Amino acid sequence: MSFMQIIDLKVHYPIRGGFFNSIVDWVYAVDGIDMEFEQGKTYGLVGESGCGKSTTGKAIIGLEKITSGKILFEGEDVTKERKSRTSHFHREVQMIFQDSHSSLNPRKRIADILAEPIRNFLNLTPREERKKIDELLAIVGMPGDSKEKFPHEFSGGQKQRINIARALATNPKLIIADEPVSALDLSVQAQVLNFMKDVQKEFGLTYLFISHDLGVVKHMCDYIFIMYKGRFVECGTKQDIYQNPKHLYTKRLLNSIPATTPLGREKRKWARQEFEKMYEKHIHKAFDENGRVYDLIPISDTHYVSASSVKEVV
Ligand SMILES: Nc1ncnc2c1ncn2[C@@H]1O[C@H](COP(=O)(O)OP(=O)(O)OP(=O)(O)O)[C@@H](O)[C@H]1O
Repeated sequence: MSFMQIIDLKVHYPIRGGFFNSIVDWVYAVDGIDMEFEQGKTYGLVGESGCGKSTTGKAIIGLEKITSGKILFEGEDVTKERKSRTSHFHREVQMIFQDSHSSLNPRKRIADILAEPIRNFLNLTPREERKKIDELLAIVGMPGDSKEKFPHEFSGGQKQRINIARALATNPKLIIADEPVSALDLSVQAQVLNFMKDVQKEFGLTYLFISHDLGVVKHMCDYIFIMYKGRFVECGTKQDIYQNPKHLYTKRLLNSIPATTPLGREKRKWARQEFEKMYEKHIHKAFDENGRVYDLIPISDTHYVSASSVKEVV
């Protein structure tokens, strides 16, 4: 049973220009996506830079204005309510970002950073609040004396743990994690990812894991949305996506995972050849009003993109 649904979400940004600074065009950053979330699962949102992943996360949490669409949480329409920092929705849905450093106020001690969501959402006495802060630090594996320190006294991995502690303070159902480890060293990435999995098990959390890295997503996610130019071109379980990808764009993304072993390099070569064959098979010819021919590739039952834009990224 899903506890949250995203229905036909669109975020279009106006591009202004000209003498009167009027709207000259639109960026269709998110252009009609649907999602459902079940408790305890990890959902991956993958695609290349600029495809609309961060905008999706920020729109869900209320940091971006949405153009149209609905967000339902436990059956209630929270599309308007989600913008209020103190709403029930905000208690239940938290977000962590790639840049662990700038999301922590450098002038505040860790105790004050963690106290903020507690004061916003939980009605605790000062003694209960101190206990809660100690518990949160213990959950994320940070020493108790961390609370007296400032963010700059910690490493990148530790700062991301503190961000996770802050997100956990309100006992949320869903955490949206936007590239949570991409700014960290590889060895630290693995520690933080495994730690996120442990926390998930302990609290029955759901994650929406935003990443451009299909290797990381494979490690973390049960269900994956592949995004291209503001739309989902393919969605499926981890097995569907990694063992039986259907869409050309998914194949191309999988193909771009770095091949570090000779066997990996062979597989990659094979995948590239398969991609070329699929590409030729799926091409559609279209003509414009001047009779010029365009090659188009289907990205869904009703939408096409120009073949040259896909070939560019192969
Ligand atoms: N405030 C804005 N005004 C206009 N265009 C924007 C704005 N914010 C984002 N965009 C555009 O919307 C598109 C989607 O951006 P978004 O940041 O969501 O992509 P992304 O997939 O998260 O990329 P990255 O992985 O590089 O962060 C991009 O073309 C971006 O330039």
